[in-house]
Amino acid sequence: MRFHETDLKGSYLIELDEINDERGFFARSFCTHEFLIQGITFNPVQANLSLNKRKHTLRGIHYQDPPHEEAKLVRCIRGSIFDVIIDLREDSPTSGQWVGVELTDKNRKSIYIPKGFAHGFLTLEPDSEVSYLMSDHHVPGKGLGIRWNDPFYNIQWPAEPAVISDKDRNWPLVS
Ligand SMILES: Cc1cn([C@H]2C[C@H](O)[C@@H](COP(=O)(O)OP(=O)(O)O[C@H]3O[C@H](C)C(=O)[C@H](O)[C@H]3O)O2)c(=O)[nH]c1=O
Repeated sequence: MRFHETDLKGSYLIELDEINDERGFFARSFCTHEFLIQGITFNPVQANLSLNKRKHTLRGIHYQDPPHEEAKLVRCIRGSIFDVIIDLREDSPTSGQWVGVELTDKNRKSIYIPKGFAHGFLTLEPDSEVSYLMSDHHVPGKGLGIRWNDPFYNIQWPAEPAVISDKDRNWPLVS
């Protein structure tokens, strides 16, 4: 695994070290030890999957306040997504800033999102599937959200959402 810290300290874009042979390749997609070497303690307890049937489906932008914050490792295992993280850590020099990365089933990149961040994505093709490793068990009713087009964050999405849940469409704007 090759870790590349993003401009938002503590978040990493991760590339696979593919071991190729005539059959194809083998690669380690996650390892607590390799994370520890990067200084990251990440011991996932839950894995999630979302299927997004239509192109330009937007999910998010979600976060949870303490004590229900979640760290997550996100990967697109089919299709492609524009994945966005926002630094919500009040003591961070990049608080309020966002980063967007393309995760696809071809680049096989993943993004590690530490606690204190919001996360959302826009699919770039139909039938895109997203796989998550989560640091904590889901606690219903504790999800909070940021509206995808809130001018406060001014996220530059590649397209408008064609599909978005009513919940995600109506998150409050930062006043
Ligand atoms: C997140 C979650 C949801 N659910 C149930 C709750 C609903 O009945 C159903 C769909 O939930 P929701 O509409 O919140 O799913 P997403 O919009 O994909 O939420 C995710 O989208 C953004 C991009 C994320 O980063 C989070 O992982 C997560 O918030 O699954 C569960 O049972 N367990 C879970 O961990």
